[in-house]
Amino acid sequence: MSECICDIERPRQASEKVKQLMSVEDAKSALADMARILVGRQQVLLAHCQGRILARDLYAAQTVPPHDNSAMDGYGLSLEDLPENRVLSVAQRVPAGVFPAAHEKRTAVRIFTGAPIPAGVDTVIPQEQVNLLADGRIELQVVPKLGQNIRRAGEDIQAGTLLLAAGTRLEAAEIGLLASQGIPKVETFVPLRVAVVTTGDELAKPGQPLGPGQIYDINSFALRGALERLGCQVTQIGLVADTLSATREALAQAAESHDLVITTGGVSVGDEDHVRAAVEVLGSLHLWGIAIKPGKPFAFGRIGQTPFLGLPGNPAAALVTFEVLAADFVRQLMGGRNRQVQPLHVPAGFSRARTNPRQEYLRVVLRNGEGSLKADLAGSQSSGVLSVASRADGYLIIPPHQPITEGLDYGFVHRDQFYY
Ligand SMILES: Nc1nc2c(c(=O)[nH]1)N[C@H]1C(S)=C(S)[C@@H](COP(=O)(O)OP(=O)(O)OC[C@H]3O[C@@H](n4cnc5c(N)ncnc54)[C@H](O)[C@@H]3O)O[C@H]1N2
Ligand code: MOO
Repeated sequence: MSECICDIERPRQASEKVKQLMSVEDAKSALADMARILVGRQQVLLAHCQGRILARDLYAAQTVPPHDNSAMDGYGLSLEDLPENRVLSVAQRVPAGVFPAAHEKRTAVRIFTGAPIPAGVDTVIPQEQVNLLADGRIELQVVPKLGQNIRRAGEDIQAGTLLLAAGTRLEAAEIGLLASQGIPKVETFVPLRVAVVTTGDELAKPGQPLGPGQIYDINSFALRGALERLGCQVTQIGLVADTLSATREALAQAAESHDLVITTGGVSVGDEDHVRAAVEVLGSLHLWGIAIKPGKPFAFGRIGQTPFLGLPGNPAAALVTFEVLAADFVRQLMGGRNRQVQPLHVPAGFSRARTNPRQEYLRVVLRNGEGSLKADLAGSQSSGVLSVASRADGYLIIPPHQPITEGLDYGFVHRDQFYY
């Protein structure tokens, strides 16, 4: 569980090795080049479409709001008819959900939030700015501004315009937009079936006692959470023994019944690491070894025709590589967009002279410092330490060979950016 510090202790040897590693940007483009939609389409009820990806462009059939309506509970009037003394009689009452009669000149209309504006009314005054007189008339405390508190027809959505584009992930606001159109169902992509295959003789399942030298399987659960957040349907397969035959068998089976196979562990250079060898026998390995810290042994290929992603075993490395490299790829396989997550401008809150030949994704917390946000280290950056990743707000992205100077902006990505 120690941090991968080999390139710090032996810089010359490490940088020779790093030359063979692919840059994070090249790895992202290689994955994007391979990405194809692998799933079918299906109609889903609005009540069940949270997290689904829209399968076709949707144009608005309805104008929203369909009519001018009041933004306040109050009184509607025609401003040019307002007498000097600002006193008006109230001619009609218009609650939401009725069609009002035309407005009578030199009167007011009692009106409520959301109610249609009667023809001839051009201004609404909130009831708090009105005195109710004993004879039932109203007296305006102030002269309102022309047009105030009227929400115009179509100010939200114009019929015929693009409501949502294919590839959009449906969440609260998007589902609300669909509902505004009165649509009961929507065409979405079928969730991607993902097998998460966990290798490692040292791993135990939750609910079982730990044997000597064992630890609990973290990654298949953490990755299940991440994949489900992206809208995938996940099967956990494992725990697979650290042998070539067991690994081959598990991968072959997983690839047959899933759209994507993701492994964790067993992808590095040790005698007990069989994932790469198994993939080479069953299909092809397209890339292995990325200049990313943590997560150097990330691998990508195919098992038969099924895409395969190999994530490192160290839990923080598995999570970082999933988010930075895999999430966009996974989203594209199920019809979503390549979001190409853009870093935000948040200066570092600390300095560090030490550099690294790999691009680092430092787990950081945001702090409000001197009027602007700063990013501080969340704790140990060991790729085995997950508690720090859990506490972190996101990653500070340090390019290869760069020292860190407090106050400089290297780029910060919030963890949520990978999932929307
Ligand atoms: N000689 C070298 N050794 C290592 C290198 C290297 O370049 N040369 N790279 C190191 C780096 S960096 C990483 S990252 C790890 C990745 O190794 P693997 O992907 O093969 O993963 P394992 O060796 O199987 O496990 C590493 C670590 O993670 C724990 N682990 C594995 N699976 C899980 C799980 N599902 N839940 C919780 N923890 C898990 C495992 O017990 C190990 O501690 O390799 C370095 N070694
Ligand atoms: O321990 Mo490693 O740093 O995840 O590539």
